[in-house]
Amino acid sequence: MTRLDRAHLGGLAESETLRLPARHSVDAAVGIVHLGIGAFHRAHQAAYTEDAMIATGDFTWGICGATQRSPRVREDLVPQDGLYGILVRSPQRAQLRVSGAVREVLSPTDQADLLTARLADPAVRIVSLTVTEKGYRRGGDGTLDVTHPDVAADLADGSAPRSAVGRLTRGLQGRMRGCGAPVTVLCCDNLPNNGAVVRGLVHDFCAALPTAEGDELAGWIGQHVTFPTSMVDRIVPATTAGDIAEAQGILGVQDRGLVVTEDFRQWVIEDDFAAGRPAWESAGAEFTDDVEPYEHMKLRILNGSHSTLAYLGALAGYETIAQTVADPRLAEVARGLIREDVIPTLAPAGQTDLAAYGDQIMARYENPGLRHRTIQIAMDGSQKLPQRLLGTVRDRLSAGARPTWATVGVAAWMAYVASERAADGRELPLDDPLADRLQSVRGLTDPDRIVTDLLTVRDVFGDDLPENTSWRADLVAALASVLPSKNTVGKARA
Ligand SMILES: NC(=O)c1ccc[n+]([C@@H]2O[C@H](COP(=O)([O-])OP(=O)(O)OC[C@H]3O[C@@H](n4cnc5c(N)ncnc54)[C@H](O)[C@@H]3O)[C@@H](O)[C@H]2O)c1
Ligand SMILES: O=P(O)(O)OC[C@@H](O)[C@@H](O)[C@H](O)[C@H](O)CO
Repeated sequence: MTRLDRAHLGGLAESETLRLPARHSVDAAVGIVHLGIGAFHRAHQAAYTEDAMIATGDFTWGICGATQRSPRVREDLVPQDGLYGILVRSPQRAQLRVSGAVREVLSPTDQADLLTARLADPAVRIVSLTVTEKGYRRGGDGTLDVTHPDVAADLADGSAPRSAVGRLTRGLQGRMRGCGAPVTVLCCDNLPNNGAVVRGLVHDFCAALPTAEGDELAGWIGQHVTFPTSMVDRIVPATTAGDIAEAQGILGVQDRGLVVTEDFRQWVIEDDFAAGRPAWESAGAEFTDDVEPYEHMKLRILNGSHSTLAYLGALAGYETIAQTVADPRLAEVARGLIREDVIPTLAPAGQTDLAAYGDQIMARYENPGLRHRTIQIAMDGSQKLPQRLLGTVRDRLSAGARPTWATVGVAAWMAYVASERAADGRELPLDDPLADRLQSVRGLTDPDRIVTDLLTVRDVFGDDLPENTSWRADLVAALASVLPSKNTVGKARA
């Protein structure tokens, strides 16, 4: 099968449905290393970066993407000279844009030296990350889990790091010993205060090194590395074979690096860069001194409702979020959560009209072209619940309110964890780093027992929520209403 590559670009013509990369972006010099080159980075930061390079004519911000666990993205993109399509599906139409921003792809499991060299290259001025919530290897208290085998191995031997924080920190160490030039670490994962979180984890790594080595590295990082926080938003479901076939119809060649997304995108970034940055504002990114209100807004309104819909939808047998919000009872849960529980907890985020922002998100979910699978979003719930739903629960309880809808969201996660099958009999996979711990409730149908057991997972619920007896009672009642065996909310398709 003929693949997309530079040789084929010349034979393609731009049209209403096809946009090609600017001549210069495919020759851009590498200025950014990205750890975790998954679908989201390719559809979001890489697109902003290419637009900024084109707008300013500064083609020194090409991207070197590093895979993390599997070499698949390298195998997909290297034969394509780093080119890949971004298939933007709005409710009205689909448009394919071929991106040239990714100039190099490394697979650090077998190219550790090349990644180390890139991270030490003075031309590289930004190291960005999207390694998923669990990829940071945080323990229950939020600090680096230095007992995790990958982290422990990276602390013992820096030559071929295996963990994301190990790769980053050992890379900074190589830079300190080499060019010594300043650099910015930019986290683009869905974590609150993500810049400070990554800075803290890097410092935890340094603190676990032998004292002299760790102190020297931490001191250098303190002076030469910044960790701005950023809020990122663009819905990017996993690409399917059907998507690749559709893009092939437009391109005439196969694109195994294809990503699919919506036309909405947002990026709010703290302007704290140690060694310059692309003019991302020319591509629509917003810079601000205080990203936190935007992060809370996005994580609680979008991600909180997304996870709630994912669990309720999967339990009811819906495959996608678009199908889930087409069920008026489930859409009402998401709307209630946004309006009645989340918005009262939020501080103003610039000029954003929070109610309109929530309505816009509900409209984005309805986009039938996105086909975002409920079980993809349901994955790793133990890592997502605290920032997506439990912050809302805590803030409402502190205000003396009853977080009815957010409690349904938490109950929906519990029902998903406990249920081996959806209402229509389809299997519900439990894909979670705490799966071994969560297994104990698998197959249970008694809401009280499930709540009792899952509330003991302190990494998720802390010490405060399990002690709150009235919230616990509401949670048991909510769980009784969403369990597939007993449900009233999730029974929409029965
Ligand atoms: N997809 C979206 O809609 C979206 C939107 C906003 C933000 N994000 C953020 O981007 C992240 C990645 O999303 P994606 O769509 O690119 O997913 P993806 O599955 O396409 O890519 C995930 C990346 O994370 C790496 N990774 C996974 N587990 C890891 C681990 N344990 N240690 C180190 N690396 C690990 C993978 O190797 C891969 O490079 C999300 O978790 C989220 O924080 C995604
Ligand atoms: O990518 P995850 O697994 O962290 O979360 C799944 C979705 O909720 C998330 O990716 C949203 O699509 C995204 O945050 C929208 O900007």
